[in-house]
Amino acid sequence: MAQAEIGIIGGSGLYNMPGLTDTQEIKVETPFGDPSETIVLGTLEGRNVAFLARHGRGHRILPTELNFRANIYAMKKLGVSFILSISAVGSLKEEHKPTDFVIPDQFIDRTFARNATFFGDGIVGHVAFGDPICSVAAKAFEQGCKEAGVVGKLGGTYINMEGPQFSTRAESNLYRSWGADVIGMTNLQEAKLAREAEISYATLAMVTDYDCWHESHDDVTVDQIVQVIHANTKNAQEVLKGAVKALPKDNSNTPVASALKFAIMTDKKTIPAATREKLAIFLDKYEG
Ligand SMILES: CSC[C@H]1O[C@H](OP(=O)(O)O)[C@H](O)[C@@H]1O
Ligand SMILES: Nc1ncnc2[nH]cnc12
Repeated sequence: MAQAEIGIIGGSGLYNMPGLTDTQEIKVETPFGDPSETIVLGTLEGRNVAFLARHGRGHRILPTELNFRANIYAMKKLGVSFILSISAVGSLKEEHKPTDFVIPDQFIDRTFARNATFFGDGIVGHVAFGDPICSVAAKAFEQGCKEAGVVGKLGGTYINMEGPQFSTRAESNLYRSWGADVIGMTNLQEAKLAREAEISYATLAMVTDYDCWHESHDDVTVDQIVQVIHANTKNAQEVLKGAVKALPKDNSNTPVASALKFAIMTDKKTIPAATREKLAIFLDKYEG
C-alpha cells in the first residue's frame, strides 16, 4: 500500500508544510544513500502527501551536494506518482517580476557536477525527455495559482546552473539571449530522475530577483531572495493546496507512467544481479 500519492519537495525557504495534518516523520532508506532530510507524511486537502525539504531543514546542503537520486527514489518507495516542486528562481525577463510564479515547461542544462540517472553499473537506459514537465501536474499548479489569486504563468524555460555562486553578468545576458525565462540550481536533475522513476514532475518557480542583468535593480543577493520568499510563503502554500486538490488520483493517464517501457538497451541476461536488485522498484512491472 502506497504511503503517499503526492510528493512535495520544498526548496529555499520552504522547509515544512504547516497545512499538513495527521503528520508522521519517517526516515526513508534507499540504495542510493540518504535523502536530504526525514520525510513528513501527512494529509493535505484529503490527499496523502510526502513532504521533503530539498536542502534539509536549516538549509544545510548545497545544490551540487544534493543527493537527487536518494530524494527521488525515496518518493518512489513511498508510492508517489506526482512530485510538486517549489523553488526560488531569478528572473531573466522583465515580465517575470519578483513574487510572481512561473510554471516552467522546459530546461537548459548548465550543470557539470551532478549525478542525474538511476542507470549505470551494467544497465543502460534512455528515457524520452522532450517534454520534461508533466502537463497534468503543471496545469494543477496553474489552477492552484488561479484559486490563490496570484500570478502563475504556465510555460517557460528554466536554466539550471551549477552554482553555488550566482551568474556573471555575461552569463545572465547570454541566457536572456537564448530566450530563457528563469534561473535556478536544482530542478532539472529532479525532473530527469522523476522521469526515469515514472513519476510526473512539475515545479512552481517563485521569482525572487532579477539576477544581475537588470540595469535598474541591484544584483541578486541571498538577503533579497529570503525577503521575497518570506513575503510570499503563504501564497506558495495556498497554491500548493489548490494544486494538490486538482491532481488526479495517479498519473496512469499520462505518458510519464510508461516512460521506461522502451528505455532499456541492455540485454536482461547481462545486467548484474546487484544492479537489477537496486532498480527492482522501477523494473519489476516490466520484467515480473
Ligand atoms: C537561496 S538562493 C539560491 C538557491 O535557491 C534556489 O533553491 P531551490 O531551487 O531549492 O528553491 C536555487 O536553486 C538555489 O539552490
Ligand atoms: N538569480 C538566481 N540564480 C540562481 N538561482 C537562484 N535562485 C533564486 N534566484 C536565483
